[in-house]
Amino acid sequence: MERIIEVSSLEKIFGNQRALIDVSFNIKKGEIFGFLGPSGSGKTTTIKILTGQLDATSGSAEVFGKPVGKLTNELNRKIGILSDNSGLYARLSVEENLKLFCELYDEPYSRVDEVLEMVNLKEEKKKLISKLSKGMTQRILLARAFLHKPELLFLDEPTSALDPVNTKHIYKGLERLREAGTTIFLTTHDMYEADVLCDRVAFLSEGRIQLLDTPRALRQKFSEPTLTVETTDGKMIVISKGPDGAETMHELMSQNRIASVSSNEPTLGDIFINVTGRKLA
Ligand SMILES: Nc1ncnc2c1ncn2[C@@H]1O[C@H](COP(=O)(O)OP(=O)(O)OP(=O)(O)O)[C@@H](O)[C@H]1O
Repeated sequence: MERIIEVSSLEKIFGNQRALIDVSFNIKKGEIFGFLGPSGSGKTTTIKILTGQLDATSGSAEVFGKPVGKLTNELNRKIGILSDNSGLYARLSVEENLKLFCELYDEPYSRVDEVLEMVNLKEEKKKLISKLSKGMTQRILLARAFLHKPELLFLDEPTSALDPVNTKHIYKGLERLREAGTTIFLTTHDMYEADVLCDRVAFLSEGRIQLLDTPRALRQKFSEPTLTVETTDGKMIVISKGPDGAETMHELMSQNRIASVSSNEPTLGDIFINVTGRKLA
């Protein structure tokens, strides 16, 4: 499958601090790739290098098969970026701001309503940017990032300022972009978000990738070889998945004593702490 991003032995040093150390990964067309790590682990630095805003100290980073920094205008147009530096005109309305971007990217004005629907902000179309809440501004920035239907979208913590309802809207919007074949590079602290959205995730800690795989493979790899059974009299029994456990299960079932069974599968958050010894947030 076509590789959209290819990163090899990337290193970034700021003064005497190594922000990225030997970072390597690739992202295939149509993937949602999650870059997960606590504050200061190097997520934004990676996005900045991949979008040509920052030079790497060493290593290589290619986007659409070309070294970053050497992308043609045509390739740059295929990229959308959501980051925390706003660039919206505060004294213009939501609609006026997005229309300016339609003009810049040669998209019809009808695209404004389409993207506002995706971020659940159609009602706010006439509001001035200066009157929007932080979460609304975040959603407008997201709408702007995919207004020109980019093939590759960089999202730096897209839901960090959002409530659960609007977070869900964004997830739906991102699913639609995935269905349309958009490749998405997403950074987050939120393990649930990574689990529901991402095809593969990389765990970043102190500038290094510690693990990289599908959420499912990671959960399986770190899952306990046990089940927990709650009995009808309220006891919790931990049972091995082997032949001994089968015997215990058979006994409990024949006595009709099982109230519930749960697999002791870790969350991505548990795995992250296990591997890095650090919490995410
Ligand atoms: N321009 C800079 N000059 C010096 N150090 C920097 C610069 N930008 C980032 N750093 C340092 O590099 C490390 C990685 O920072 P980065 O912003 O990539 O982390 P992050 O994972 O995106 O964190 P957050 O989740 O808080 O945004 C941090 O220790 C940070 O202090």
